[in-house]
Amino acid sequence: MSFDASLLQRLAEVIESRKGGDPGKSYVAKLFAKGEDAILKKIAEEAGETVMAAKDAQHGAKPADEAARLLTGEVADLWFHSLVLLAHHNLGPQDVLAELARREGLSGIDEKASRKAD
Ligand SMILES: N=c1c2ncn([C@@H]3O[C@H](COP(=O)(O)OP(=O)(O)OP(=O)(O)O)[C@@H](O)[C@H]3O)c2ncn1[C@@H]1O[C@H](COP(=O)(O)O)[C@@H](O)[C@H]1O
Repeated sequence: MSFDASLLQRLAEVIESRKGGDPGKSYVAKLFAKGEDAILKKIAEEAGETVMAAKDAQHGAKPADEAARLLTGEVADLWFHSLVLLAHHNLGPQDVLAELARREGLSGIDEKASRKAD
């Protein structure tokens, strides 16, 4: 299945444009106005909700398609709030994608072993 990676860039641009915006009109502007601790609180909350949604899926607490939809929604919340955090630090999805590209093909087992050899 293909997906539109440029959506992440477009979303990052919208998030960036909300800096200094009206907190009454924009959720992102409201988060920026509240400050970094509010952004971090949302990330912790969404990470916790992601774990709970995955546990529900694992235990068959809900029909499989419903559990998959809920888990997808929680991860979307987590990605979205992570983009807000990156923007707060003047970073964006291109920075994370560059780091993932740097790691592409490098086994996690080999990477860990190379750190132990230092
Ligand atoms: N992708 C999102 C997105 N995902 C989640 N959310 C919001 O994130 C909030 C947090 O979700 P919760 O489930 O914790 O709900 P909540 O209890 O209402 O949250 P809080 O009271 O804690 O703020 C909700 O208000 C969601 O609407 C988002 N808000 C905005 N976007 C994107 O950001 C763009 C800019 O949004 P605005 O700045 O609001 O114009 C939008 O066009 C969208 O593309």
